[in-house]
Amino acid sequence: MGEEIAISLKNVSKCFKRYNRPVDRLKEILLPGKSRCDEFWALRDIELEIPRGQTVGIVGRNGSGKSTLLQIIAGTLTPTTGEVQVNGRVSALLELGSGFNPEFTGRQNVFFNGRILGLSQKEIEDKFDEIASFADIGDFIDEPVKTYSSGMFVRLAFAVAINVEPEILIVDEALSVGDGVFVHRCMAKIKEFQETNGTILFVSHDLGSVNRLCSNCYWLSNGRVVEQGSPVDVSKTYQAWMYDRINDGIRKKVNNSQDLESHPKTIPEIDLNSTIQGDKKTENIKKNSFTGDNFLAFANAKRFGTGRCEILSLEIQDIKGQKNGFIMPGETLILHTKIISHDRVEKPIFGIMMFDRLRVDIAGWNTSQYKYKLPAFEQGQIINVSFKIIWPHIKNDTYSLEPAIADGSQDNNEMLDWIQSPIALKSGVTDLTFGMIRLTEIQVSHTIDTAIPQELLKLNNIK
Ligand SMILES: Nc1ncnc2c1ncn2[C@@H]1O[C@H](COP(=O)(O)OP(=O)(O)OP(=O)(O)O)[C@@H](O)[C@H]1O
Repeated sequence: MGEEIAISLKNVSKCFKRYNRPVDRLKEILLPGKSRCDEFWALRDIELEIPRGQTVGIVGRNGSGKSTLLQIIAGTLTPTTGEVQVNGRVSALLELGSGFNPEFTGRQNVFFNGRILGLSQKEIEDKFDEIASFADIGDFIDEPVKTYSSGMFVRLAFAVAINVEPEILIVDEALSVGDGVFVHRCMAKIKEFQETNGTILFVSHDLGSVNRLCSNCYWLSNGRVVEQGSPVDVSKTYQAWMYDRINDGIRKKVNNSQDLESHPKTIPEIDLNSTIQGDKKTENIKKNSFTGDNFLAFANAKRFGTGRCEILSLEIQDIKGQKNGFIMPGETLILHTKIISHDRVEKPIFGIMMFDRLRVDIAGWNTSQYKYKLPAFEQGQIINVSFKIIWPHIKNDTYSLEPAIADGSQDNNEMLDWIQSPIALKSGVTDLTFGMIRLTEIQVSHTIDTAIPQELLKLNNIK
């Protein structure tokens, strides 16, 4: 394996034995020869190569095999088949508690873990204060860890993991139990680690964090890698897939009461050239899952939903009605959308999500959220929905706007059509902006104390 490759997995699979009753396990030991278990393949044929210095995200639903994969890389599980090579000291923040002995105190566990990770007693002693101060759990450091809350546990576990000079850091979902302040401190540490060319494997259900942190991303489903690539691309496909799963559930429910296929598939004649921005002249024509026909517009864009409605256009106009792809903070923006309904839609909700270039969601707004009740759509109708917004004082960059139409309530809805990144908007800048947004309404004041308390004077040696 080349020096620059930190982790390499070739054809790795993991099979767990599952026993229906605990006694079956015992019988199998006592009476060898007959298998009394079911085999369950948690991982299948995993090929993975991570160059040193990369931060790689792993996404996937519960039970898709993420933790099994991380444990194999961390060396706490052995694969059933395949080859694993890890080049560098691994420090893993896996699921809560792993690696800690519950009967030991926090202090004892720091030493215990440090030794396991290859540090000498002296090295751990030198680092102990830093670890304890990062964990910030006060006197609990000398209590058995079985008395810790999950938050305290993860504080100590992360403090150890990041301070033992790892070359490869594995972070599982565990961080999510930390409080906001702690998670921010962890993220700052992770960034520092990235700057020192550390390699990170990061598992999270939060696609925004994966996009922000990672340079590459793997999506696991049923123990297999189903997609690998830039986090932005993988998260788009993953999001579409998740909605498809939700919609599948809805379809099944609907199918119990009526047959979707029997719905009429009339698509009225419309003039697509007047306002439509979607490119319909494409070789790569996609089918609408509801009508089975070609999408009328945006055929090139990734989209998902049941297809009972289709978004035909999204047009950005300035206050003078001019089409515009550039906007200055504070300017008024009108977003016109045209939707065609292929079916009756009882409770339509239309909304737009705004993402930055890393596909971190910046803002989202929809009709239901702002108490705007759209009437039920009838089959064959063309519906125009417009939002008029004031563009925020946000750092100058390019933002994508993604329109979506759903049927139902805010919490429980069927996604009918969501188009990913059909339109990008360049935002200019009016003044200095630190961070993501610039505050517009701000008042500054100050006073000067003339009488300074004696204690303060003494403390600061002021005569
Ligand atoms: N020791 C085990 N014995 C039997 N089955 C196991 C064992 N460990 C994990 N599994 C099974 O393997 C599959 C993958 O589990 P894993 O914990 O890796 O998934 P995951 O993607 O990390 O899930 P989550 O997001 O819920 O943490 C699951 O179906 C799980 O039930």
